[in-house]
Amino acid sequence: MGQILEVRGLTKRFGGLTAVNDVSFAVNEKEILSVIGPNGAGKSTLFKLISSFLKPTTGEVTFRGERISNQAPHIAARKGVVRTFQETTIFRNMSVRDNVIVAHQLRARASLLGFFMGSAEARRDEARFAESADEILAFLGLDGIGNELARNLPHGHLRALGIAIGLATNPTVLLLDEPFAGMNHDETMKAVAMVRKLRERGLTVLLVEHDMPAVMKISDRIVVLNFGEKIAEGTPSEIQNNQRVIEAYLGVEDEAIGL
Ligand SMILES: Nc1ncnc2c1ncn2[C@@H]1O[C@H](COP(=O)(O)OP(=O)(O)OP(=O)(O)O)[C@@H](O)[C@H]1O
Repeated sequence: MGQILEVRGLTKRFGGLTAVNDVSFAVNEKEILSVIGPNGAGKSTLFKLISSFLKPTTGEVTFRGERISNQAPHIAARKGVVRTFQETTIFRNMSVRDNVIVAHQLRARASLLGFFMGSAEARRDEARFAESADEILAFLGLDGIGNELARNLPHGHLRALGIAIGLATNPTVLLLDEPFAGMNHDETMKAVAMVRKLRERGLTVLLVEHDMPAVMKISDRIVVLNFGEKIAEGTPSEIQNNQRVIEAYLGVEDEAIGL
């Protein structure tokens, strides 16, 4: 398994505050890598840097050896590095299926205007997109709810729809921002299985997550941030036994590392 993504000496300052401080690590192809750390450790900022939603103060991110940092976010997305947001844009009055069809527009040849005006090319695109949307929904086990309005979905299904929308852009690396947040045990187990399937589909998955049992279950490797710095990197069992990690989490009861 070769390296697909590399984070090199990444630093982000907001005025006097250093949110991410000289962080480096590599992600291997088809790996599931989690970024963890106490509140305010810099995880979201790191994700925004990797997906180019923020420009680094110093350092760089490369995808297959090409720099994707310091460029517009759609450049990273077009290359295949796609972040699903906690608050991914979901059209609440549209069906699940239509949401996934519209999400394909990011890689559409016809313009969005053409899509709504019904140009010939847009109609061809629409047929392809509908087919792809159905495939994605079936893959994620969501085909039974394709016709539901997004606004009627329970929390777990809304999250899953966020992942379906991410898949519609045909990513190579998918960044999931707290995919298990607010889920009960059953929903989390379903979502864990879903993330594993993403890897079987050939994707590389990076996730930021607070749910430690889920992180330990799902990750090939874990990167730990504390006060913006990388304090550890390793397999789940290495991380659970790492003294610096244990100390960083001491006294943070609701984020217990699960020892
Ligand atoms: N746009 C910004 N402007 C100023 N400070 C910011 C900005 N974004 C983040 N920060 C600060 O950077 C630090 C890291 O924040 P970040 O959100 O990356 O941490 P986090 O690990 O994701 O936290 P949480 O687990 O609570 O979501 C925090 O001190 C935060 O207040």
